[in-house]
Amino acid sequence: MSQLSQQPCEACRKGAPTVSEAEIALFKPEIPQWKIVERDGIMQLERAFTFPDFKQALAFTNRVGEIAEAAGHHPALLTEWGKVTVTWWSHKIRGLHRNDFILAARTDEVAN
Ligand SMILES: C[C@H](O)[C@H](O)[C@H]1CNC2=NC(N)=NC(=O)C2=N1
Repeated sequence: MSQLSQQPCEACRKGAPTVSEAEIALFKPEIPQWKIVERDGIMQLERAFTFPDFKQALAFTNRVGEIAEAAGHHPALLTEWGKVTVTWWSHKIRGLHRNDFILAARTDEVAN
């Protein structure tokens, strides 16, 4: 399979299936620093990134915003001094879609 981050995001539509266990087993090794959490019954991908200060945390936040806008798929972002917590899930299907794994991989690429 070509690198996860290079995979195309598909338009996430209501009723689309959440990722299967087999897909999770395929995708998750490409984003090893991310954890799968469940909140209010919704499976989510989450990773905390650390930075030397708030300015660099905010710059990263904006880079993630750019990739989200480009994909039409958006994370939850908690930006603090020296830390940004990024959480991906698909609101329409109240769970994890292939897009969320793709965008987590793209998030790693902009965390220089
Ligand atoms: C209308 C708009 O394209 C949709 O609401 C998009 C926006 N970004 C989104 N982002 C995420 N994470 N899940 C969605 O279901 C979603 N839907």
